[in-house]
Amino acid sequence: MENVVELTNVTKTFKDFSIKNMDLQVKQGFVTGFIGANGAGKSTTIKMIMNLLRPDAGEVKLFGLDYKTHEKAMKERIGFVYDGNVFFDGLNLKDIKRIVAPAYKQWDDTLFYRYVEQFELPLTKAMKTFSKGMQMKASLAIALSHHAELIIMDEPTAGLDPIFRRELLDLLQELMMDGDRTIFFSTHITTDLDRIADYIAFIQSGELVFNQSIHEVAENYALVKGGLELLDRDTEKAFIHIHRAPTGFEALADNMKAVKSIFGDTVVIERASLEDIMYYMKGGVPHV
Ligand SMILES: Nc1ncnc2c1ncn2[C@@H]1O[C@H](COP(=O)(O)OP(=O)(O)OP(=O)(O)O)[C@@H](O)[C@H]1O
Repeated sequence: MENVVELTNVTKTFKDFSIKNMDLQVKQGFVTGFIGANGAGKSTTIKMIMNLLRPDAGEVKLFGLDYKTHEKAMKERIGFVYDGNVFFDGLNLKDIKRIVAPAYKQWDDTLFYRYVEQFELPLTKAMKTFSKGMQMKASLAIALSHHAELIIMDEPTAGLDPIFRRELLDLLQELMMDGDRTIFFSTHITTDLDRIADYIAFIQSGELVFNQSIHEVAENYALVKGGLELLDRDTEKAFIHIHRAPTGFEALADNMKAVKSIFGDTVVIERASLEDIMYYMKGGVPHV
């Protein structure tokens, strides 16, 4: 299976934060959701994938190509959607289109106007007056109008109302019908991922905890509840995090089979949701 994005040993250090030796692969033809708490390093990673930020060390490759020698060809193949008003003050969508379109060999005016109509976007209104949702739609219309093979989105659903969020997810699903396309997007809203993601990449404190198919996550991760008497130095090793209360423990495990063989039916085992996983790992990546 081909990887469209390949980060190898990528390191980036800021004063109080660093991405450490990150290896990340994004598979072609699938939707990968990139999750992690506030400040985990999602935007920093995406900026490095987009060459908006240079890693201190390591390698970033897209479509097997390197930004040093193929930046223009690579950017042609990416549709990038980001949060916030990135459009120049006073310009309307028509002006923006006129500026952006010539940059792409595969720009498709018909497609652009179709999305403008579908998203009900005004063409001649200053974009600084657009609501957050409208700005996101405008950014998306532009990103989708040059037949990008790889769509990268930083928090596309943040701040959107539930109706447009759903419409956006439906649209992304529609885009995936076209076999080879790849979508990589960061989000806090883990329920978005149940609907469309094939893979989940989870980052915590600058480290990639896992990058697994949504089925693997569902099969492997479990919430386990039981009496405190079941915990000892050996059995505790089955868990990533344990929360103890006077009435018993609740713990997160990443190997449901192992838990079943250790504890049998003395504990209650439930599938862990992505939110459970993020919650229990919030203290950092445990190294057990
Ligand atoms: N240019 C910078 N200089 C210094 N620190 C930075 C810079 N950019 C990001 N950081 C720090 O890196 C950490 C990770 O930030 P990043 O924006 O990548 O997180 P995130 O996972 O996208 O968070 P959120 O979900 O809140 O958007 C934060 O602690 C942030 O303050």
